[in-house]
Amino acid sequence: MGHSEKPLLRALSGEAVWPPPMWLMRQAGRYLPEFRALRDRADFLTRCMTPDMAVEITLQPIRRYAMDGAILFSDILVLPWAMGLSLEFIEGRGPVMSPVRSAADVDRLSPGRVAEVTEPVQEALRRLAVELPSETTLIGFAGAPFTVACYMVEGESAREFPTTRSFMLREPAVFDRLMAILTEATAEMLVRQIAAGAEAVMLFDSWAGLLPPPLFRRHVIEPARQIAAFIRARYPDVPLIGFPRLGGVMVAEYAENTGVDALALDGSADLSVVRGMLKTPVTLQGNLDPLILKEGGDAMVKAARSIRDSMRGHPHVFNLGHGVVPQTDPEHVAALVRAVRDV
Ligand SMILES: Cc1c2[nH]c(c1CCC(=O)O)Cc1[nH]c(c(CCC(=O)O)c1C)Cc1[nH]c(c(CCC(=O)O)c1C)Cc1[nH]c(c(C)c1CCC(=O)O)C2
Repeated sequence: MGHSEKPLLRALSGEAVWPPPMWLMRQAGRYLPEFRALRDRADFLTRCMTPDMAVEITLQPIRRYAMDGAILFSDILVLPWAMGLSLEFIEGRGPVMSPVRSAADVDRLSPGRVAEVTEPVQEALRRLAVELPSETTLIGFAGAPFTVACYMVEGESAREFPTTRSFMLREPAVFDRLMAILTEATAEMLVRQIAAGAEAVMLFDSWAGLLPPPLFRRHVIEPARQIAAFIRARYPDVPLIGFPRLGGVMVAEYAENTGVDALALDGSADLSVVRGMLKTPVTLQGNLDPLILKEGGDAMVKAARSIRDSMRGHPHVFNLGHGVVPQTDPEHVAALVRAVRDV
């Protein structure tokens, strides 16, 4: 299939495709028995940095469900790790990093090493570009600077990231410097992923919703605008999906002012309402609640169809509002795929 005929790429370039193309955040993950089997063989970072494993894990949900998009198996924290921060994924606790909390800590980062250290990621993309079915779109991604900074300053997962937000308010110059380093490194990393074969890229700003409007503009919209411009200057035809999670009414400003091609929405957003708020049309991606998928059944089919049907005639990519939860029955995902594709 030619590049421009892939359903997901058509939808991301603004076409209303029916039924909508679909893929799921965290579609490769612990809910799949074939993923858990590989998981016992190596730690998380090893799986990300070994092309054979990253390719295999990326392909697992494609084989099972023929999703329209294959998102590279990796993690948003590979970038700060590649800059020299220690990173460990601890069962039950999530990622743990050596925290960045001073100008000296920021100066110690090595953005110059990222290209070389992440070479296995590019290798995995090059292999996937060859191995994927011709109708499947290969998706690269990165964490947005604010969300990555949250993990770097906090040093671990948190619900409210209190240390990060205090640091941002108390040491704005140091925080800005960290954000500038991350913005540049993220843009360059996404361009490398595209050069290696990614046909669309997504920017995950999972914690965007923590910021009040002036800081949302400064630390969410502005970096995304710079990253989008950097990519567009080099690859004008590669779509960028922005995900300012829990951004509330600010998502309209995000869509208008960043230049992203598609806006991914979390489960709290009503797609029709957001569509009505937008002056420049962008493709909307989302947004079934992952817990509705976990429970499955008729209620899930109804909720998925309601989202799908509300976007009929408009550019839409069906997805969840956040990642598949590990307790999800793989059969529920199969039922979701049928619900979205049966017309
Ligand atoms: C905040 C964030 C992270 N990582 C990511 C985000 C943004 C999206 C979101 O908000 O969820 C993004 C991410 N993480 C992963 C992918 C791969 C592609 C995919 O299938 O979506 C993607 C796109 C794999 C992963 N990243 C992680 C796993 C689980 C590790 C394992 O089970 O071995 C996977 C499959 C680990 C991870 N990585 C991260 C956390 C907080 C955790 C621990 C929590 C958890 O386990 O779900 C950071």
